[in-house]
Amino acid sequence: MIRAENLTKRYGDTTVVQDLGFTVRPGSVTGFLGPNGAGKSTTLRMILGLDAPTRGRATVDGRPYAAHRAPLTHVGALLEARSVHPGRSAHHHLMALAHTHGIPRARVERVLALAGLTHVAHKRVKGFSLGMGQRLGIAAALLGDPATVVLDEPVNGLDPEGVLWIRTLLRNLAAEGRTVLVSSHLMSEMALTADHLIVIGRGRLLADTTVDELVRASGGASVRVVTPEADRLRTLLPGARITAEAPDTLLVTGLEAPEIGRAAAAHAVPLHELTPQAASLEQAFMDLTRDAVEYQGASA
Ligand SMILES: Nc1ncnc2c1ncn2[C@@H]1O[C@H](COP(=O)(O)OP(=O)(O)OP(=O)(O)O)[C@@H](O)[C@H]1O
Repeated sequence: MIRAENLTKRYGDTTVVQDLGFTVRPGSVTGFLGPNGAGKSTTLRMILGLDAPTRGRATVDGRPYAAHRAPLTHVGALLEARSVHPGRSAHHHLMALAHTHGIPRARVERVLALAGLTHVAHKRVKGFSLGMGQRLGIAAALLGDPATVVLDEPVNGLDPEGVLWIRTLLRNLAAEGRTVLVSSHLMSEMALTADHLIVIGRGRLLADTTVDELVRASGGASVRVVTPEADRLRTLLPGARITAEAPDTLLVTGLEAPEIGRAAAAHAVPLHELTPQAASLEQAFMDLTRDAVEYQGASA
């Protein structure tokens, strides 16, 4: 479990992280979301003992990261800046890490396989693509078989197959009972990966919630309906919020697609399209962080 209490970081006169308080629990994937510059990386660095908080504290399983005797076996981390000697192979890099942290050699083969790097394990890292480098970073994070995994923007630079791989991996890690905290500035990606969301903007906590709750709080998901009898369909959906995108196209909020479909079928209203709108979640995120983003733009 990761806990932040009144976590605050100042650089000179600028407060980058302010009084953050949250708990990241085991057994689920927690998405750490915020627009660029919100303070995500700074917060993760404080959790990992790489930056000292100005005030407050961050603990992993009740202790600051640095107080763990063998941190790599407690917490695995992938940060944006990677430092792998380019002349080394993936195998060599992981072996060196395992050796200096008292981790059994068998784990090296295991994490290479897990990251899909077995076939390139003996190639020099300098020939690696961005995606392969990212996979190596994740292999290193998992080397100590840690109960807590912290990943900063792990899907950055990955192709669709890599993105899918990360998504599945994170879910599996959580299903094994681990604590998984993953940062992103992409709501759409987090919606597919995370169960829980911690959203920050300008260093402050904006939401500590689930994906479902966030959608509900923002007025609910909407459904796009195309029908040649739009006016008649409107009268069949009492209680829903309906806006017209075009004479034959309605955006319905407050009802699920099956309910709309049933109402239309019961009154023989033909439907040409009935599509739940994933974009509403993106909208919820933008509504939540709008002030934070505007501030960033203005200050820039
Ligand atoms: N060492 C530092 N000295 C001064 N300011 C810093 C330092 N590190 C970060 N900042 C500032 O703190 C703010 C938050 O940065 P941080 O990297 O934590 O944000 P982020 O949410 O991870 O952003 P991104 O999504 O762009 O990576 C930024 O305005 C950044 O310029």
